[in-house]
Amino acid sequence: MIFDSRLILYGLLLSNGACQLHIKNYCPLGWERRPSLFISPVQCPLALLVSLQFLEALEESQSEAIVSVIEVGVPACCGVFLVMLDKNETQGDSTELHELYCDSVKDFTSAAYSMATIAGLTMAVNVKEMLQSVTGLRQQAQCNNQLLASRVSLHKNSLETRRQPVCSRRHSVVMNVTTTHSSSPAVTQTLSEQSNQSRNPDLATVLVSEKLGDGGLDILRKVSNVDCIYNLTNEELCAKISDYDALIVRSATKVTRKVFEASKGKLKVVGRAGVGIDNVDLEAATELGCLVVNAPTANTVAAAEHGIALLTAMARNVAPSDSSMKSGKWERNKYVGVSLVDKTLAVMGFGKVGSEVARKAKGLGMHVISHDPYASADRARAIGVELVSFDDALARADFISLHMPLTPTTKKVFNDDTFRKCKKGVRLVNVARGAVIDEEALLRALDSGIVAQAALDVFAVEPPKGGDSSFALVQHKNVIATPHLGASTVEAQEGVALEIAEAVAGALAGDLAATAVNAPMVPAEVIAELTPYVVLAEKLGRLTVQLVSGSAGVKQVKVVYKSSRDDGDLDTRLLRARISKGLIEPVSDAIINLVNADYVAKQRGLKISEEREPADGESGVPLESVSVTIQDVESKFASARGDHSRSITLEGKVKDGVPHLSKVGNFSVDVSLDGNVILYRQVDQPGMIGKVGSILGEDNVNISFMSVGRTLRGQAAIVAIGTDEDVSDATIQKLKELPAIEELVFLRL
Ligand SMILES: NC(=O)C1=CN([C@@H]2O[C@H](COP(=O)(O)OP(=O)(O)OC[C@H]3O[C@@H](n4cnc5c(N)ncnc54)[C@H](O)[C@@H]3O)[C@@H](O)[C@H]2O)C=CC1
Ligand SMILES: O=C(O)C(=O)COP(=O)(O)O
Repeated sequence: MIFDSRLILYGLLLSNGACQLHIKNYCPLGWERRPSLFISPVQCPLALLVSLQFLEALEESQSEAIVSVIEVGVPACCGVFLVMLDKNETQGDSTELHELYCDSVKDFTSAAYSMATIAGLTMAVNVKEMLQSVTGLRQQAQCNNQLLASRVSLHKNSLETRRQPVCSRRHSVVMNVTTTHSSSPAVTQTLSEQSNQSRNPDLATVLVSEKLGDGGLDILRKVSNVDCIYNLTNEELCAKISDYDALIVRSATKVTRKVFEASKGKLKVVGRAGVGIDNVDLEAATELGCLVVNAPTANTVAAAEHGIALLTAMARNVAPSDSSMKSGKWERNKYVGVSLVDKTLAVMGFGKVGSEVARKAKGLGMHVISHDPYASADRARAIGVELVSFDDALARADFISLHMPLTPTTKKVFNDDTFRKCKKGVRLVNVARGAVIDEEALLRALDSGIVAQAALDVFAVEPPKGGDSSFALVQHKNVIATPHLGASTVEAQEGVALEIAEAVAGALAGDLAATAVNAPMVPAEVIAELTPYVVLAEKLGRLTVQLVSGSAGVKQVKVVYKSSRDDGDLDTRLLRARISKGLIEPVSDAIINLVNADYVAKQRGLKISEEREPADGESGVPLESVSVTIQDVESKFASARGDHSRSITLEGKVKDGVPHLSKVGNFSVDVSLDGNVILYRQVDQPGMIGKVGSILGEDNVNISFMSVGRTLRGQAAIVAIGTDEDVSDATIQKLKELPAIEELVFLRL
């Protein structure tokens, strides 16, 4: 073996199976993969010995050239290890080297997975930690790869690792590898019940209903109690869901309205570990205030690669000729294929997957056109793709590849009519969603020869059942089929798991997820800046609605934001949502959040209009004051009337980060909003404060704040008193009976 240049070696040893070593080393032409070494089972003990000696030799060399040695031992079953050497850091480009290390970690992981499968084990390798170990070390070489550099910040120990002797280093980077025997539903059930017993009651609970990569589970386990329970029927899911704050699904779990209703408000977030959210009832989620997040980017490449795999396999009859050979035949004439080069491919849906497929198809020499009503012409031009109308795409395509989401508009968009507009003998690939095709129509088109071949990864009914159109398609001689494998690569599933786990963990911690599907996305810095104001907004809503009397109902609310900021610099969605929450929650059993605030307000016929009032000068704060006016209602506290007799107005401000009530009707007050509030109007005369204070004292009520606002000396004054405790009805009555008090209300926050 050559040790005088950079070398990456990774391998897997099985005590009862083969041993495979992969080596890559740097040569003048760049990085080169050397032939893998296979060591037969009988030689395995020897291989183990050799490898261990190899590791020992590395340790003894104490060479700073060794980037890292990652060794994983699984008792009595198998061992996997990854060794990376870097003898000459000046050779080659550090970004390229960095990428190569990461590729090696990924290759190593797939090797480990496949070997583990041979040994009948399910193996979880913490790829993220490995990548971090590698990326952390690479940072020293001032790697400028943005993506990987950003991951470095997650890793705390790798730089220390390098300074330690290799011997201890080797142990300090031992990976978390766990083995479990392939889990039947019963096994998972038992595991989950065990985990239920050791739940931390202070943490949120997360139900993972389909297989999720271990990196994602690790993230979730740090912040929540995680139960992995697979293959639940919809009834079983409904029966369990009220125990969970979050649910993580892939495409098989149907998160229906029944599921949301059965959660009885407990479910706060649904994480879709993938792109398509057609299996989640978004309308029900929004109505019931449940956030839905997805993982929109991590499986793009996998889905595009699968699209290309199906395209080429279909054109060259790979699947049927393989079956034919397996049945002992040799049918060269039967499986003559068609060429791709110079053919026209119509990519329907030019989003992330579609544009990746287009890029790859151009590499195969195809002429690519695309139809997507929302795609940017510039982006298409940059890839060399012509954007065309739907009919034009159908008329010109030799191959059609589907990449649009399933929505009410795209459902069965490929039907008898559309197939009639296609060139006879067109070939169709679908890695989007089965239901964008009318499957009965496709069967007819295949039988008539309009569609020569179809390659399908997705079906209207998954898995297809005997008797349905999906099943008939799978059986058709001109169809090749895969069981929804588009996103199913080791790499994509690890990526998706990390992406969704971070989004769900963030949402559970109260962050607004960047990948929210049914809520406005508000940047983190905006949320941080507005936090005290959203608290104020909710409290103002809560107080104002308690002043309404009569049964007319609250229908019209006007909110005025006084701010020196331009319209574009003040995002009021959070504030409006919290005002709705404050207005609606005290008078109903609804639970309101950013997801459903506008929806619930609309359902209840509550119209919130927003106005801006310029504030003087450049105060630097986003808002000087917020006022909430309920219009067209009677008030139980006449002094809170605004400019119109049938309206109630309260205004608030944030002072030193704390929400304050600053105006009641036209009276200025100043009371911190951190407890309950007594508001009363009195004749402006001496001695009143003492009387009110002693009545509250008799009831053990502590006054936290007090403020008197009057229009003119000697005229009526409004007093606002903040109280830590609830105040009994009897005490309120005693206060009302004081002769100088003209009206009084007690408001709970
Ligand atoms: N088979 C599998 O395992 C996988 C399937 N998918 C499917 O692929 C779909 C696309 O994924 P991405 O590219 O990541 O989503 P994306 O949102 O980036 O792209 C979808 C594109 O479709 C376009 N579109 C919407 N309506 C259209 C219409 N009527 N006609 C033509 N184009 C239309 C949109 O403008 C958008 O550009 C997903 O919705 C999902 O259903 C995605 C990943 C894996
Ligand atoms: O991400 C998508 O839209 C997919 O279709 C992938 O589905 P899966 O997560 O593999 O069930």
